[in-house]
Amino acid sequence: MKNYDAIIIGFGKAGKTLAADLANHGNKVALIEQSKYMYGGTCINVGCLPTKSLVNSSKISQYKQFKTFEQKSQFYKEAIADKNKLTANLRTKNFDKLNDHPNVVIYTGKASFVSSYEVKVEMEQETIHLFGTQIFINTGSKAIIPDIEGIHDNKRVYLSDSLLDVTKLPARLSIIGGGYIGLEFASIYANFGSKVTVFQDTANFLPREDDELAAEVKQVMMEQGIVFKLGVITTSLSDNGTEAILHYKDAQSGENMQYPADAILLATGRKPNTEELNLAAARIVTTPKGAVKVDELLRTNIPNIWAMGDVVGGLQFTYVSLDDYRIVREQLLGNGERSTDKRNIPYSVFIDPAFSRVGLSEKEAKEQGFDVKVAKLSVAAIPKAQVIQEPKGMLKAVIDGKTDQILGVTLFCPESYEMINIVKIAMDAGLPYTFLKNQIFTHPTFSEALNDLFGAIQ
Ligand SMILES: Cc1cc2nc3c(=O)[nH]c(=O)nc-3n(C[C@H](O)[C@H](O)[C@H](O)COP(=O)(O)OP(=O)(O)OC[C@H]3O[C@@H](n4cnc5c(N)ncnc54)[C@H](O)[C@@H]3O)c2cc1C
Ligand SMILES: NC(=O)c1ccc[n+]([C@@H]2O[C@H](COP(=O)([O-])OP(=O)(O)OC[C@H]3O[C@@H](n4cnc5c(N)ncnc54)[C@H](O)[C@@H]3O)[C@@H](O)[C@H]2O)c1
Repeated sequence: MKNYDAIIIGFGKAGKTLAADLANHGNKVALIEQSKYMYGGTCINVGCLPTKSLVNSSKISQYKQFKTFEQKSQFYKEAIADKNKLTANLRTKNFDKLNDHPNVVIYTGKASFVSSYEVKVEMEQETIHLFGTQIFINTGSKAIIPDIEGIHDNKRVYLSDSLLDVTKLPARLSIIGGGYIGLEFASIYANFGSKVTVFQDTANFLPREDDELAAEVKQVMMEQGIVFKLGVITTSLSDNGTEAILHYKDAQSGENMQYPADAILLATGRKPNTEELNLAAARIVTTPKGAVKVDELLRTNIPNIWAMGDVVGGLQFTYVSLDDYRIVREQLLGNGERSTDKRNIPYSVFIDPAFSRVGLSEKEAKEQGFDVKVAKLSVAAIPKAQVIQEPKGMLKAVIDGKTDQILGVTLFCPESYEMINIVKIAMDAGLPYTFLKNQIFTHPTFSEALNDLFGAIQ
């Protein structure tokens, strides 16, 4: 059996960053990744970066104003090739960076626990056992497959990763699930030229978001040509040889209907990747949803084992996984003061325009008893929006009426994914909203709209 100071299971954001750091500090590190197509993890291979490459290409496709579906389809095919080139480069870079490190050994195989210090790795040619003084779980998450008749073995049904490999643009794409993945793919494929329909189980659109902003997003996406079927239950999926058929029922009226498509994307959420880890062998406790249970320092119930990233069942973002690495790193190599307590986590959904939020919505702030002041700004009022001819969307800020602190901001406008980080920093620094209201920003930019948004607070 081979001995290591640290075994890291999963080549995700936290795992690879920790592997390099521990190795740089003289530790012998084993990094285990189950697939040679996943070096670097979800983000660079099948998540954030490939999808954002397609967000960019689909926008270019729009600008090109192709006349025929064949032209759109050809452009899409090239975009998929560009995306594949990008991910292949990133994968190689990620692999080489750690593989070239004298203190790191990468094992390509499926890991599972034998005990709290021993891990089995099932590789292509052999199965080996590793001993680790410390073990870190970073196995990410995987798509939830809903229990719908006909969902398995249907060649026109895809998950987000398998759809990213399809080189033929589907003329009609149906998406089950109107969350982050559902909406990003809807926007991407609509911009490429597919006829997109989203089937969402809840009657509310974006139920976790501010009602006004959710309505604005829906309106803009509908103007993009996307059809929404809300409050519907998908009862079964079938394939008549030339197309897929989605059979669904209106939850309220009970009326049964069917809808044809060339491809169906399942985007109904993701769950922690723990099923194959044999956590019981190490006596690691999980949550009722199957996540590895951790405390605010990301420690499991077993003293030498930590877990980071999607596998702990929190918010599923690459930058959360990165911050999880920082928390663990601080315990091992720093002063141990960093924790998951009071993390203020912003997010962006890369639809067109992007939707970004940090902090509380108006409804949440009121529910928490704040005496709120609210300001809104139409994107059409922003000079830069007129310059680039993209005047759709809305900005909204929620302020604590007693202290002038920013409680939350939602931005639905181009470049909101950059602006939201400015607001997050102001919030973390405890700055009053007047700081952004009176801040000098360059012109013409979307950031300067923060002057006007906060200036509208009465
Ligand atoms: C389509 C899509 C788009 C997304 N877009 C964004 C975005 O724009 N911005 C953002 O911040 N987040 C985005 N996310 C979420 C983000 O990708 C994840 O939150 C993040 O990648 C999780 O990283 P992680 O460190 O937890 O693990 P991962 O990067 O998921 O890595 C886990 C690794 O563990 C491996 N593994 C699993 N089980 C085993 C085992 N038993 N043995 C060995 N290896 C194993 C897996 O193969 C995988 O490579 C997106 C996700 C998806 C699916
Ligand atoms: N830009 C980003 O940061 C980004 C982009 C994509 C994904 N992600 C991450 O990936 C995670 C997973 O994304 P996701 O969209 O799969 O999950 P999600 O939880 O965001 O959305 C799933 C949606 O599917 C709906 N749903 C569930 N079962 C259904 C059914 N049977 N029929 C119809 N609708 C159903 C849910 O009501 C929900 O709206 C996100 O939570 C996010 O953290 C992030």
